Amino acid sequence: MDLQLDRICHAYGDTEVLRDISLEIPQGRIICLVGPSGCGKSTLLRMIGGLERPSAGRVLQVGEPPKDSLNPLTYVFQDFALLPWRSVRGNISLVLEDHGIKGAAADQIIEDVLARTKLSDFAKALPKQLSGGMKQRVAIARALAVNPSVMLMDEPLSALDSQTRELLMDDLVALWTRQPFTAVYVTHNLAEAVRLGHAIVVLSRRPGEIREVVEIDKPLAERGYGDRDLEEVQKHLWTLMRDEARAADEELLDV
Ligand SMILES: Nc1ncnc2c1ncn2[C@@H]1O[C@H](COP(=O)(O)OP(=O)(O)OP(=O)(O)O)[C@@H](O)[C@H]1O
Repeated sequence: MDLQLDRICHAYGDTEVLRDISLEIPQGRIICLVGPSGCGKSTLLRMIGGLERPSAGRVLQVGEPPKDSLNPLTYVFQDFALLPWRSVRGNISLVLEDHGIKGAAADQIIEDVLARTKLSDFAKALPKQLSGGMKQRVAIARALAVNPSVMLMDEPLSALDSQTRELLMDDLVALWTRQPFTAVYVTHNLAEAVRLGHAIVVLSRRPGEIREVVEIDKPLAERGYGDRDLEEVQKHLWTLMRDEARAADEELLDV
């Protein structure tokens, strides 16, 4: 299933947040959203996920979600959102229980997503026993368990230290390479965007408008830490964003 954003505009009261956003989100691609603080990235993600309705414009689903998809649009949050009293397995089984999937059918899905996220040995652990990076892997496993058409990822790595972020980026690339998934990935971190994005959508400061969509052809598996080509793209992104980021920053200080 592809998604199409068709001229989305949004305002909260008198505050115009998003202006005329049209975008294609093709199946099997990771689309990163970057832009200055407060430009409307998370708002746009909520519109895509159907949690909020835009003031104008539409989010179109083109084609069918996978037949066994329990939740076509599934979020992965920055703060992991795990239940502390449930084990890794229990956190994943919860979303299946919500859909009445139990027993052998649930076990099969859980084993699969634990293996895909390299968590098989940690099924019985409680969240408090896990590092931040491991917790986020559990959250990703839980999202994969519902076989989403599109994962909506709101700064999923930003609560993690830089080394853990690197490791998780490698994990996400390996996960995508084995079995491509579709994601809209909001981040402040341009290094993350160039490492994971097939396309990077640069928004202006509020009201967020698309300034440029930067496509990166290099396969994800060939992108590494310190890659020269990616550094060039990152520089270009920063050039696009620098003045707007400064203006947005100063605007926030005035509030
Ligand atoms: N429910 C709401 N009611 C009123 N204003 C809101 C609401 N949600 C967001 N806003 C405002 O809309 C603007 C965009 O917010 P949003 O969180 O989407 O931006 P963002 O680009 O994700 O920001 P950041 O990069 O800082 O996370 C901000 O000015 C915010 O204060």
